[in-house]
Amino acid sequence: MQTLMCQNIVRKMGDDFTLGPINLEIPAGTITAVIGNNGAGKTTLFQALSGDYPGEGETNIHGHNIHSIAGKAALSYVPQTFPEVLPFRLQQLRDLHAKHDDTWRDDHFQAYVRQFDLPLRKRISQLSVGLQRKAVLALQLSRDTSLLLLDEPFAGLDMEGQTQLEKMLLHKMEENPDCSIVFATHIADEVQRLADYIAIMKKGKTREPMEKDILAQQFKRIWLASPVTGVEEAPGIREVSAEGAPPQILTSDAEATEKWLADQGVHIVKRASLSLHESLPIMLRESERTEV
Ligand SMILES: Nc1ncnc2c1ncn2[C@@H]1O[C@H](COP(=O)(O)OP(=O)(O)OP(=O)(O)O)[C@@H](O)[C@H]1O
Repeated sequence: MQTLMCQNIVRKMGDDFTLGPINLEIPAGTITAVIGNNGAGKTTLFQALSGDYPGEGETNIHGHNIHSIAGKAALSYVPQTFPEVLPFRLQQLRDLHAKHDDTWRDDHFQAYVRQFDLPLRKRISQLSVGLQRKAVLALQLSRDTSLLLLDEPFAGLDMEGQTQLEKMLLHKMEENPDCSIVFATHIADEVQRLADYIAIMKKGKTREPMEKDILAQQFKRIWLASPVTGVEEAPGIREVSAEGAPPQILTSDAEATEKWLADQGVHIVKRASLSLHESLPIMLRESERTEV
């Protein structure tokens, strides 16, 4: 079952940037991290998926169009900025949801308020940037929805807040196994700890999300018994370091590289998977050079 399906989403932003066409499917019960360099279009994508305004293409959540009442009720969206809530107090926003929002879980809200230590009676605009984000997260996470769309939810949170949010998101997934989370981030640790899938954005486009664990298996550092002529041309090679012994290569397609090495009769001394700290920047550099 797919939680989110979008087809042919296109948004033209000024003269210089066009998002899409985006075709994306997010399976139920998964967490997807959207990564991309500054200006790649993550925020624009999230705005489009949230149904900010009617535009080209179609977005459905559990089969409901995002512009329908059922579609909107199925989505929790935490944008990067939220000017519309700033004039209000958290208590006022809670009261509005409690009265008009069928998805509202007040027990969850009270727990989030306690954990994040949120003041209920101050205007949101008078809170620090990190507390403002915590307040909006508390409101949106308290809604029992099918899809959480979170644009850089960890940005500006203190360390304890980051850990708390991670636990809250995982708890939400446990509570509702059909729920899905799509979040934008620049933090490799969060991708490592939370994501099942990774979607890379480049210049307004994204490919089908890739399974994190499969990606992790593809990126390897391999130590060779001796230098190999022409190894730079082997499939998947990203770096060759002949200095020091034994020589090392770095590949983004370990299976193809190892097959090539085997065909050449090259002996592999050792191999190690790359951490996402190492592999994500390579993926982003690559996607800067190649079309996504
Ligand atoms: N209102 C707007 N008018 C014109 N161009 C815009 C507008 N909003 C965004 N853009 C352009 O759209 C592009 C994508 O911006 P976006 O904020 O979606 O990127 P991002 O991947 O979220 O970046 P970051 O990682 O810095 O948050 C940028 O080139 C930006 O200048």
